[in-house]
Amino acid sequence: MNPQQGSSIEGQIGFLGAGSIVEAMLSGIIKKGLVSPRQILVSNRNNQERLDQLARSFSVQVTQDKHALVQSCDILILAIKPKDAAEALMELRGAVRPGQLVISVIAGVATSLIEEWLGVECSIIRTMPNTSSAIGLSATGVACNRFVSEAQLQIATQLFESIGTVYTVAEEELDIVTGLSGSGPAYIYYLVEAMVGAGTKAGLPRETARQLTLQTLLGAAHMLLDTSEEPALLRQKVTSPGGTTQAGLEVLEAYQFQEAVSSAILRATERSRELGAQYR
Ligand SMILES: NC(=O)C1=CN([C@@H]2O[C@H](COP(=O)(O)OP(=O)(O)OC[C@H]3O[C@@H](n4cnc5c(N)ncnc54)[C@H](O)[C@@H]3O)[C@@H](O)[C@H]2O)C=CC1
Ligand SMILES: O=C(O)[C@@H]1CCC=N1
Repeated sequence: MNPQQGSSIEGQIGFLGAGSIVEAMLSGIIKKGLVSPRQILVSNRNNQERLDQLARSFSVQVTQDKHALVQSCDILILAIKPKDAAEALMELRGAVRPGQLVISVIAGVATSLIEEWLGVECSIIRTMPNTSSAIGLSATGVACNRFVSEAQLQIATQLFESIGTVYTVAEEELDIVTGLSGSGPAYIYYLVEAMVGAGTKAGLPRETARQLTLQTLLGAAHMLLDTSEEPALLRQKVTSPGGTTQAGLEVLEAYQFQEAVSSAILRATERSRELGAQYR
């Protein structure tokens, strides 16, 4: 394994799980050329058709043999649902070697629990990317257990930097990262659905409403990033006294928009904690 910044990552990477987040990650990692498809082996519960589809799309290796996957890889990425984690990892009890690096993207499940299920003291980095990994724009939180070396953290950082930005946080904070940026794309898509729907209902052709909404979203994101101005200030600049924006914002306020968004993120954070406790 080569931890040098900017260089490619050496060694084999095994993905346990072949769902939507793995597809997003594969697409980002391979596009960036950080890892060659030949270095990647993917497994799932028992869906060969899905594995064949990933092999065709990304030229990665696939296998139904989970023990072979664990044996052959230097980095094992756990990408199964929280409800499947106990059974899947206990099946692999004793298979993980102490020198291997385990990276988990499983929501809510603590590194201490993963260690307990795998039955070995090993380096585990718990992470929370999001599906924008597919286009290199994930916001990923990472937290390490006590065995992770500086070099291993560097490798994981390099891996996730190839699909977006990376923030190292305390493990307890990962549930918040999950509620905020792990689930976050879905909140934005929900907003977009509502905006396009409203534009269409008001009389615009659907495609025009869609294009206007997406460009507005893109422009607002760039304004926030490029000007570094506070969102409240940028909002004020749009809002002419007695104008259209004020009228629109008053309706959002009447529906307690900010409270709704805040409660959603706090509930998702709580759900992440519940998932960790529920399936232990
Ligand atoms: N979808 C998302 O936006 C994100 C998901 N995550 C986390 O990633 C994990 C996977 O999520 P998705 O990809 O959305 O789920 P998914 O349902 O699309 O995929 C789950 C995969 O796990 C496999 N699996 C189940 N049991 C298995 C076993 N015993 N051995 C091997 N593979 C097994 C399934 O066959 C499937 O390929 C979850 O823990 C989720 O919390 C993390 C960040 C974002
Ligand atoms: O909904 C979920 O549980 C996963 C974790 C963050 C995004 N998707």
